[in-house]
Amino acid sequence: GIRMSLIKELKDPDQLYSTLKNILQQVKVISLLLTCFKNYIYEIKRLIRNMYCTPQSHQNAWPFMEPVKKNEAPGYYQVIRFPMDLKTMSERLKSRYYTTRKLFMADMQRIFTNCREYNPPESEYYKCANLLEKFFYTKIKEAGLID
Ligand SMILES: COc1cccc2onc(N)c12
Repeated sequence: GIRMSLIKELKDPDQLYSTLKNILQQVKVISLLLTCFKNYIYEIKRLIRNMYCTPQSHQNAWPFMEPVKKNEAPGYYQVIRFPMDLKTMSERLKSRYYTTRKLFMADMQRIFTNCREYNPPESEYYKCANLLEKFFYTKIKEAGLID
């Protein structure tokens, strides 16, 4: 029926691979754009702060592109049991680890839930996670990979 035609069951491993590769690449682009925008806003705020010469706070980072570094997040690896990031996902994709869409979605979802677990709701990272998650599910639906 309509539902089955909506959910394109991707039987062919290569088709799944290229679909997932495409989605992961687009999520990475949005993640970078989000961070560029965040950095842009950060620079504007920094310039304003410097006008009032208050010291700037912490270094900005690409929140989801690479594993969280210990020095960026005190106690992160005590709190977060299963860290995940987009670079690790690219390595897993390349090694053909993602043989089903569920494996892929579980890792991507982990990035967002880890971020929301560790960071306060009003933090930049938390907000980025929500934005990126919305974008991700839009892409998954467009690809007919919905559950
Ligand atoms: C650079 O990313 C971070 C830096 C510091 C804390 C973090 O929580 N979740 C993150 N992605 C994160």
